[in-house]
Amino acid sequence: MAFRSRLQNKSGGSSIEQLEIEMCSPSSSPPVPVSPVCTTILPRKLRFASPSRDEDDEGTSGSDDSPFKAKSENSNDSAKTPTTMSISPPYRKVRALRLFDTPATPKTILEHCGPAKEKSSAKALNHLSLAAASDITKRQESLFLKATERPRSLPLHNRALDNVMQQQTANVNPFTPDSLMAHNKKRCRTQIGRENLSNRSLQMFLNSDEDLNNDNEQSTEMHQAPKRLALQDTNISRYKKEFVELSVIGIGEFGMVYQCLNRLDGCIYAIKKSIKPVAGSSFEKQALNEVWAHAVLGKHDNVVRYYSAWAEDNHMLIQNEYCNGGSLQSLLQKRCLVESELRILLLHVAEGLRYIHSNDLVHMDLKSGNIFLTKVPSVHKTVMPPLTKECYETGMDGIYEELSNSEWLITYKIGDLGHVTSVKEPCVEEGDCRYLPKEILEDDFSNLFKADIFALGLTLYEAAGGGPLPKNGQEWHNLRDNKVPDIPTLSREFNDLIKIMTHSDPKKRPSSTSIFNHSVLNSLESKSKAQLSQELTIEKRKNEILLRKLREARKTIKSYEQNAKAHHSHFNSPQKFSDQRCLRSLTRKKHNTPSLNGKLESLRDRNKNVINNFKY
Ligand SMILES: Nc1ncnc2c1ncn2[C@@H]1O[C@H](COP(=O)(O)OP(=O)(O)OP(=O)(O)O)[C@@H](O)[C@H]1O
Ligand SMILES: [Mg+2]
Repeated sequence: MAFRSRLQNKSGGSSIEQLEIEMCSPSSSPPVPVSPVCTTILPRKLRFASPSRDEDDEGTSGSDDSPFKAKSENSNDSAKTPTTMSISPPYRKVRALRLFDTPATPKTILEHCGPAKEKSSAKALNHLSLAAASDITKRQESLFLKATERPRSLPLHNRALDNVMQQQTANVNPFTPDSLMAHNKKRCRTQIGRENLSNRSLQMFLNSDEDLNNDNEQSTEMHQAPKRLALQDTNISRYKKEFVELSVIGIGEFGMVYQCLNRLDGCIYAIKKSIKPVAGSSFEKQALNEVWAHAVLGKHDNVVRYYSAWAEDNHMLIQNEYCNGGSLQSLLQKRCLVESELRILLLHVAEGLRYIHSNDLVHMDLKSGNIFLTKVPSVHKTVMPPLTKECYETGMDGIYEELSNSEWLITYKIGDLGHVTSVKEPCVEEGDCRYLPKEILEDDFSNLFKADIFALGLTLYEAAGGGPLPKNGQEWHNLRDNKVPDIPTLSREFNDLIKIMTHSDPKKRPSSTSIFNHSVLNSLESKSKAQLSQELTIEKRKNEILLRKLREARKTIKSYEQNAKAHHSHFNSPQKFSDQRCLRSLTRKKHNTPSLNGKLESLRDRNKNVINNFKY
């Protein structure tokens, strides 16, 4: 759509069809009175789309190469035979099309996108049918190849026709449920062929699919995925335009991660930029893989959320949710987790894994470096008044601090989806060997779900204090041969859970669903979310009441103290002694003074109790 919108911007909002008509008219045609829109476009057409200009650009004059000729042929592709078409090899057009910013290019593109094609392509897009768009591309491609003397295969980054149809081309994400279903159906179809259509129920299943009703060759082609859209084809400078870079928050094997502020929405994001240019390299597929996985999986609380991705200078950039707590690995460098924290970690990561696995996908690189934390202040913290001088004077700053610290809600999220693969068609890129089970290193991919469970087991072991994990050696083998040492600070049941999760036999390991039945998680899991949030609300209310009481008590103490001071100064004033009324009141006050002190004492005691209540 980039080219289209460029035209629309220049035209100040006129319709694309109008522009096409203007731009596609032969340069020799007399200038006609046109709207200001057309006048801005016509000079481009007259200057750059003339055959002479093409000649200059290409360094050849071959009339067969005339873009006008090609245009007239292509615009009537359904009516005319290809005999009058250019017989030049495709590379000329490839070059012409790749010069996206040269004035000749728009014309060339428009030639291939005549009104008829535009209409049909738009229709395809309106119906959100990638397959249809791909079909159009294919038909154009075959037409183009017919017109050439020697058809050549176009390399991935020099695909003139794909560029021509760039507006209508998009990658097919292999991880979406639709793609997985299509894959299944394809398999079913093949099986039916082999089984000689004997399975009636399967036939009925296929017949129920309207797309597969039409059993002709065309429909088969329609379902073939288009070629992968290369990163180079989507280079858009965007990082500097849309974001303010705040800091570098991490460096991994594959990418540098920056904390960035979006200029428009004012929110902070983590933008991961590939360290090396990936377009056209062997890492391109891996980079795209991460985007595909994020796009499908970024909608769960325990998976890092994905916002967008694009290519710039042949680098891949992925805009993700910024996790303000950093990675679990960086937390573990400071301290290990206690059992109550480990339970939360297990609960969250297992939830994330259950979600990933429910999509028939596996992470394949689960580790502390790829688990991120978000710390969100609960509602309470916002209600808490800021610490005043008084708080420090009265020694209550500690309590406030404690309360505010306990108000952070931590969520663990699975990130770095660069190794995600489908269990149905696994393409395993081995992750970090410290967390991989033996069977994966032996190329046994029959139980990929359980490889993630193994990695989670070792992550828990590391987080509990068993780390750093070995990369090789006897210790490495022990962790994979059912000899995981007990962590002394953990309960028996937690140690047992780690052992079963890291069992050498993948079948013995729990699944991301059955793990919730384990007693370690059972107590947490047996309570519904509603129940837990209700309990949380009750506890928050209790805290609120106690806080209010604490504040009231402080106020009362203060007012008594002020009264006491006033009385004291009154008592010491020599003037008052001369006054009879004063003497009378003094006698009364003298009587009251001990009881006032007593009251102050008892208030202090009560205050202490409130403070103790807070602590426990
Ligand atoms: N969403 C995020 N929020 C906060 N920090 C992040 C985020 N994503 C990544 N980081 C930081 O950047 C580091 C590297 O990120 P990431 O793991 O995605 O890169 P990588 O190159 O794929 O790493 P590797 O392949 O070595 O695991 C992380 O360890 C973390 O410190
Ligand atoms: Mg990582």
